[in-house]
Amino acid sequence: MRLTLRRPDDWHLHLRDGAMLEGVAPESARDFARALIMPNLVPPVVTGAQAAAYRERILAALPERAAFDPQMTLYLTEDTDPDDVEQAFRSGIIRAVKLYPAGATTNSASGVRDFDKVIPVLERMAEIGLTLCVHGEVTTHEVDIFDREAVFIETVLDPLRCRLPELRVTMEHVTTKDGVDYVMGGEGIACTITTHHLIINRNHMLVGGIRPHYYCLPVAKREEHRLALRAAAVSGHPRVFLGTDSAPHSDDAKENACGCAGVFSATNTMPLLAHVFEEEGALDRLEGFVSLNGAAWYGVSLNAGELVLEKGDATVPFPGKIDTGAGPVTLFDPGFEVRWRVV
Ligand SMILES: NC(=O)N[C@@H](CC(=O)O)C(=O)O
Ligand SMILES: [Zn+2]
Ligand SMILES: [Zn+2]
Repeated sequence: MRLTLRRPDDWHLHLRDGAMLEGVAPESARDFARALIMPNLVPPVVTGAQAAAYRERILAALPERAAFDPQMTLYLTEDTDPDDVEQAFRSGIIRAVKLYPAGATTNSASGVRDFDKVIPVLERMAEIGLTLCVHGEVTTHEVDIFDREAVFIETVLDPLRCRLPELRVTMEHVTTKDGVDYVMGGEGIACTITTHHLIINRNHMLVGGIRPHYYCLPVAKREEHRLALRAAAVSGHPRVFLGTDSAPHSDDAKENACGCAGVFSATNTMPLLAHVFEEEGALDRLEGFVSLNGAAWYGVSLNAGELVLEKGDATVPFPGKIDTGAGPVTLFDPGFEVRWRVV
């Protein structure tokens, strides 16, 4: 069986920097035409000039003749200057601004503690039509980690959107039924869904031993949530699309008494999505999810090239890890045999 799609986009990707960037950038460039590049480097990408310089480092890390167009983001801090943001947007350097609640996830220490402090930037963004991408989890100690997304929607996101109804928001890597319901029932808001959250629930991570390579944030939830994400992904809803959140960490940082959050899925995402959409009887909706909906939301043209997926009789072998100058990185293991491959 063959499936021909417009070349897809990954609307949420971590490429890191230095030796890790060199190791992982070709993995995304192989299948994807564009990706929205997350700014949570250490130190983070906070100014337009830094985003432009980071983009050059990404381009330099790509294989020759790779056609891959990194869409840059800025990391929102309490000191972000609205004029710098506007200029970066108007000059085409950035596609979005990313909000990390301080302490919510990997490299989020410079994120936002007091939301009132970023209102002037958000007002400017609403005015000029620049999208805010959100890591949607509260960081309050009292709130259980499995509830942090739902509580964020109720106590932070919804009030913020009532205050700034014109602000375009992308809820990144939604992991709950609450998240997809909120997005699909609203206006002016979109969401990305990762590959791994369509495949694993919290049991995969915790039953029979703790599996650090399934640990990511927001953490995988109950099965009912995974099913709601699947239903949303295959629904054809125009404001629901792929953001892999492929987030490489070296194995020694993952297999650690305090392991880092992040799943690396750039290499095998497209075959896995074909598998999932086939299981859901929705192969005809895959192109919308990976190639059309995100481009429409961000107002960019559709990619010109094609990606061909083929399903054979034999199991397709994927590497267990990829080697990078920053150490080996374990590839997401879906836990089932895959027969789809990119031709
Ligand atoms: N998703 C993750 O678990 N980790 C991401 C950060 C993020 O997207 O929250 C990372 O940068 O490693
Ligand atoms: Zn995140
Ligand atoms: Zn991420």
